Order: sequence, then C-alpha cells, then structure tokens
Amino acid sequence: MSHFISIPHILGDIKPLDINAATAAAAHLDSLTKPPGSLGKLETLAIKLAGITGVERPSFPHRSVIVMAADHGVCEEGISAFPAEVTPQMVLNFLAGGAAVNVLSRQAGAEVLCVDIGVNAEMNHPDLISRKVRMGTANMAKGPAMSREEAEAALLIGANIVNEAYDRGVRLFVTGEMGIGNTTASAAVLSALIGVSPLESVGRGTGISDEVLRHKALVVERALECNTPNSLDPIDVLSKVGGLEIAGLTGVILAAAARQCPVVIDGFISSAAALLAQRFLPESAVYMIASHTSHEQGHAHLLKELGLDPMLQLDMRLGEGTGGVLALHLIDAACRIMAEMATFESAGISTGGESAESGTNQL
Ligand SMILES: O=C(O)c1ccc[n+]([C@@H]2O[C@H](COP(=O)([O-])O)[C@@H](O)[C@H]2O)c1
Ligand SMILES: Cc1cc2nc[nH]c2cc1C
Repeated sequence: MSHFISIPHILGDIKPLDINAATAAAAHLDSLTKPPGSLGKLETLAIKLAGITGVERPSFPHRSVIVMAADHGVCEEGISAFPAEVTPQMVLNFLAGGAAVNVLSRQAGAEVLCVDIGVNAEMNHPDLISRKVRMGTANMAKGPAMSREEAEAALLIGANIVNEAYDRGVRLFVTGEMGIGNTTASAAVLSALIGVSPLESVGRGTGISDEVLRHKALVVERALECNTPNSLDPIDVLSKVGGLEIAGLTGVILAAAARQCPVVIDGFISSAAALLAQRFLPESAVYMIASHTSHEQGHAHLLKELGLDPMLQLDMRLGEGTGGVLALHLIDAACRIMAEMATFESAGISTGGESAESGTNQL
C-alpha cells in the first residue's frame, strides 16, 4: 500500500460506510435465535463493523494499539500532578511490558506499538518506533506549541504507522498516548474547537488539587488568548495549542478510516484527536468506536460533539489506550455473535408473529 504523502491524500481515500454490508449484517442479526434487537448495542456495533469493513461478518485477528508519546512545554506552568520526566520513564515501562496498557493488551490479543513522536529525552530501544518530530512542544501559554509544518509532519507519521501495520495484516486499531501535561493541551483543543470555556474543558488529569485546577483553566485561557487558534482550521489548532501525540493520533484515526478499518478511541486525549480528525473530514467519524467515558471532565463534551456513544463507563482516567483495549472484548463479542449464533431456521425455532418488533438496528 502506498505511503501517505499529504493530508489531502489521506482524506481523499476516506469513503462512506458500505451500506450493503451493513444492511446484510442487520438482516443476519434479525435471523438469529433471539428476539430482534435484543442484544442492544452489541447489534449496533456488529452492523457498524460491517459498514466500516464492507464485510457482513468481519473478524479481527490482528489488532494494534498505537501509543504515541510526547512532552509538553506547558508543564513549566505547573499544570500536572507529576513531573515531565515520567513521560520517558513510562515509555520504557511500555517497552518492558509492565504498564497497564501492556497487561490489558495481552489479555485482548493486541500488539502495543510504542512511538516516540516528541519525547523530551534521547530514547533508545530496539522496539521503540522512533519518529521524534521535536523534543516536546513549546509552552503554549507563551506562544505556539509548534509550527504548522511540525503538526503536519506528526499527523503524517501517525498515518503512515497505520499504513505499515495495515501492510502486515492489522485491520483494527486502538488509539493510546502518554504525555505528562497532555490533558491541558487537550482541554485547549476542546475549548478552541467548540468554544467551551476553559473552566469546563479542564479536568484533574493525573490528579491535581482544586487550586491547581483553577490555575490550569487560567493557563488554557492564556494559551487561547495569546495564540488565537482558528476553530475552522484544525492544523492551526493543533500547532498552536495541541501536542505532537495528539497530532500523531489524528493521523492514526484518519488513516484507519482511509483503510476501512475501525479505530477504537480511548479517553480524553484520544477524543481530542478524534474531534480534530472529524474537523478535517466529518465522514471520518463513522469509522470511530468510542470505548469508554473517561473520568476527565471535558470528555463528555468531546463525545457529544463527535456523536459517539461510548460502550463502557468505568471511571477510568489513565489513557495509554487502556479503555480502548478493554473495548476490544466487546468488538470480539459482536463478531462472534455474527459468526457463531444459530439462526431460527438452522435451529428449528419458531419466529415471532407480526407483532414482533423488527431490530432496532441502525448505524
Ligand atoms: O485519556 C484520559 O482520559 C486521561 C485522563 C487523565 C490523564 N491521562 C493520562 O495522564 C497524563 C496526562 O495528565 P496530566 O495531568 O499530566 O495532564 C497522560 O499521560 C495521559 O495519558 C489520560
Ligand atoms: C505513572 C503514570 C502513568 C501514566 N500512563 C498514562 N499517563 C500516566 C501518568 C502517570 C503519572
């Protein structure tokens, strides 16, 4: 498969859902030994997976969680409960297989691809995907986080990591990230794109106090005032108040859509990237599957704007892709229902009469 060379090149490959496959999946669900629609959101998910892939009964033996790691200059404003050096330390933990995302990925049969897209430290490991655009962003409270060219480069890096994995047979992607300070950047992206006040877009991130939370809102306000990001230009928003991992994930999401692969969106930071992807091309949102509602305050705003209904509510706020890989179990469940359940006909079971509701299935 060719390398993505520009953002228009990715966007040009994104097609609408395959309505024939989705319709066939809905009809198949209604033929299975259950009252129509009785598996609820699992049925909606099965239909969506068919529409995305163009295959009535898909399965996903090869799946990857792409963990984009980067640092944030805005950390010098004191907006996180943890120091910035935790970013490179956690990257080493991912590579050693000891982080939560590693455990949950092993359970869900997903490979973890760890990408240095902008960690502010020299990193060296045979399994690290080294694609550093710069040593972390600049402090967005004082000026742009990065240049437009750097944001575009990071987005293309994410897209091409999807492309390379696709060429190895991966057909299902999960977004993940690591970056101390990135809930501040994500809150700024949310406020810039939909005009929510910083007081509503910021949250406690790694666990800050009430006082630091108020300060964090002021920092976001300052970043918006000094950079005036253009809400109609996602690259402008990304470069002025975003982050390198957010840009990389925007590319991951758009490229998954371009390759007709479902992309599972993790928590708050991943959803900020998803909203940016939607702003590049609204049609990309149909390829996204929201995994869970993060405990981070602004997440519900992002999901609402994306029109996505998350599957899990577990009060998680870790990031890394942890909520995303948990949702893989539900995707597998939906696929197995489609592949393995008996039909009314094959099992010799009487169907409901005229009064039986047809499935509530819709995309
Ligand atoms: O994804 C989420 O919903 C989420 C919510 C809160 C925190 N995080 C993680 O915590 C880090 C950012 O928190 P902070 O307080 O440093 O901005 C970063 O590494 C994220 O992966 C992630
Ligand atoms: C320890 C730790 C692990 C993380 N994983 C994602 N964000 C994180 C932030 C911290 C602080």
